[in-house]
Amino acid sequence: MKVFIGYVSLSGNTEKMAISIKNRMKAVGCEVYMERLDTVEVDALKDFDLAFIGLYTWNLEDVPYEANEFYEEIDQVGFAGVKVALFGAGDLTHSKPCAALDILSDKMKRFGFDVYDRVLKIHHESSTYEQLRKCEDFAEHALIWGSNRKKWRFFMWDRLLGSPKYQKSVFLLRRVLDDYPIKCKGRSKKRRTYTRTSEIRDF
Ligand SMILES: Cc1cc2nc3c(=O)[nH]c(=O)nc-3n(C[C@H](O)[C@H](O)[C@H](O)COP(=O)(O)O)c2cc1C
Repeated sequence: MKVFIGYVSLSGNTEKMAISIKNRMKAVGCEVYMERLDTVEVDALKDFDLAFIGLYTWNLEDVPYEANEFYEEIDQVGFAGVKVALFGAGDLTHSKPCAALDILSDKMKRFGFDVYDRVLKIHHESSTYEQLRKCEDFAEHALIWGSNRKKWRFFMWDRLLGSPKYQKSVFLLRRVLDDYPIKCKGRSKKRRTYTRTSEIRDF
């Protein structure tokens, strides 16, 4: 399963959420690519089985300025079936908490993206155990949704990957079964080439 995580964060809360999601996705054997959203072209999301997009909110009416270009690029057709899950930090006491996520979600849905109906909004600080657990839980459920995997199958892989004895073979077997290429192929020259996060090779 090839997962992309794109995010923007000013004071680091959304970034911590992104890292927590990344760690969880890697722990269950996904191939994970993480980038700041200001360097990402929307079209690149088509190369992934599931994309997590994270935004902070500083303005009720707008997405963060670093995500402007990404947001503006959502103006083409052909995103049908591209699966996206949204998360971000904000002020949950606000009249419209984490409004940027709702704005992005609306536009993505209009242009055919398949947006996970659960959006993860965390109140400011995202480094407590409980908050990080929420991120991991969200990531797991989004993955089950995105991969159309049965829950029991997901947990079976998870248990096996948790066992040092089987970790490497289960990881490789899953790659073969899922038939995912090790490297990102067929990208145009114009686009960035995504490198795998280094930890993924740590076997
Ligand atoms: C000037 C300012 C304006 C903000 N406006 C909003 C807002 O409109 N809605 C909201 O939910 N949170 C708002 N917040 C709270 C931030 O979204 C929150 O601090 C969040 O954790 C920032 O995420 P980051 O650490 O990833 O940058 C605002 C914070 C500041 C400092």
